[in-house]
Amino acid sequence: MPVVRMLRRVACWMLQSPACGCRAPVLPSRFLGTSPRQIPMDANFHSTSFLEADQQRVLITGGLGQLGVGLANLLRKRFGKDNVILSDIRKPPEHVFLSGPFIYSDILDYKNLREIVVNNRITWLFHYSALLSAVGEANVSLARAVNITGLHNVLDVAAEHGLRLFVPSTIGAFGPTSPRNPTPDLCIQRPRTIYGVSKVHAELMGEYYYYRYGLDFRCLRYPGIISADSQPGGGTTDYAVQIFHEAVKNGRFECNLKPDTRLPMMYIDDCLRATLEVMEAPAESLSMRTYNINAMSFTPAELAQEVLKHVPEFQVTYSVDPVRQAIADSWPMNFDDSNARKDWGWKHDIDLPELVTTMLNFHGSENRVAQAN
Ligand SMILES: NC(=O)c1ccc[n+]([C@@H]2O[C@H](COP(=O)([O-])OP(=O)(O)OC[C@H]3O[C@@H](n4cnc5c(N)ncnc54)[C@H](O)[C@@H]3O)[C@@H](O)[C@H]2O)c1
Ligand SMILES: C[C@@H](O)[C@H](N)C(=O)O
Repeated sequence: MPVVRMLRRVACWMLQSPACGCRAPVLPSRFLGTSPRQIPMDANFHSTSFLEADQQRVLITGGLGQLGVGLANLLRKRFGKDNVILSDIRKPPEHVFLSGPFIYSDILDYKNLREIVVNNRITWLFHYSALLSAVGEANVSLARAVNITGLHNVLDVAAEHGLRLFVPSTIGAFGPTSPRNPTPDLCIQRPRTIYGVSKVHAELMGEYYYYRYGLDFRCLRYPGIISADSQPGGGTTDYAVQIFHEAVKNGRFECNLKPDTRLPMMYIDDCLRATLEVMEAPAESLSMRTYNINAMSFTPAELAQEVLKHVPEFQVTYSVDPVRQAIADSWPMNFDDSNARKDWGWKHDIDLPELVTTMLNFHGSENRVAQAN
């Protein structure tokens, strides 16, 4: 086919595709390269059998942070302990090391990543490595490397070996010019943190690889995640985890955001369940490849008020961190996750009252709860 005619046809296909809709790659496969680094794609990719489909072999990058160990626990229940490999560049604590396979993996080392995927016959990859919003601002060049170069490595390995790839995005992928209350899936995204910029980049690159190479890329924009048995890694929403530790330990908490700063939040169990659900959703149910998910929205004052119901002597003071406050003021206040609910049946379980009782109970505050009742 003459080149001009071929290009015209390609352009037509691209224009036909809805901006958000992505039920099938836009380009017919004969126009596509096999993979971005021109390494032949894993021969099994197109023939992954249904027998294998239920027996996934999973790799989690950046797995020793706030979310990775919980995700490994959930996936090991689903796929078996030995089929889920946690990886990170840090040394795992003993209980994590003993709980299932752990491997060193620096996502900046492309060859090492490829070796792990090949040697372990990985089929699904959950890419959790990142520098979060506040630590990212404190170390922009490292955040740029980990969040952007690392993502490129992961995308290439996933495309080459026919993996299903999950990359989390965040409320931080929006900025001050986005509609903030509520924030829909598709709107202006001009974040002003390196974290946010890298996450918009991840969303766009993942979707590009989906269209261009047929990569099965799936992405959820998480709200601030609240967990009881793991510490946050240096984000803007960290206060909503720390407040529970401090309420139980000291009966008081110094909050680094203003009392009326409203942000979307979610309990970790809901977040991890959503992650597994979107990964297991039939491809034809996904009208998009990047979805908002949400559970609740609250301010520090509202959260403190709810804690106070259980810990009557609890005191909160405010000492605002200007960096975190500026970030929070540019982020969504409420998140519109109606597409996730419509397309693949997303539904959160935990609202603010259950969140607070769950967190306080975990931190051994049964005494205080009993006193308050
Ligand atoms: N926790 C939240 O509230 C939240 C909200 C939205 C999105 N997310 C996203 O979910 C993912 C997991 O978040 P988290 O809270 O567990 O993050 P975290 O900061 O707690 O953990 C990130 C992990 O990445 C690892 N890491 C850093 N550099 C690495 C490298 N070069 N190679 C391999 N690993 C490296 C770190 O050692 C760390 O264990 C991130 O992508 C984050 O952006 C988290
Ligand atoms: C919201 C999320 O991406 C992370 N907890 C942060 O605050 O940076």
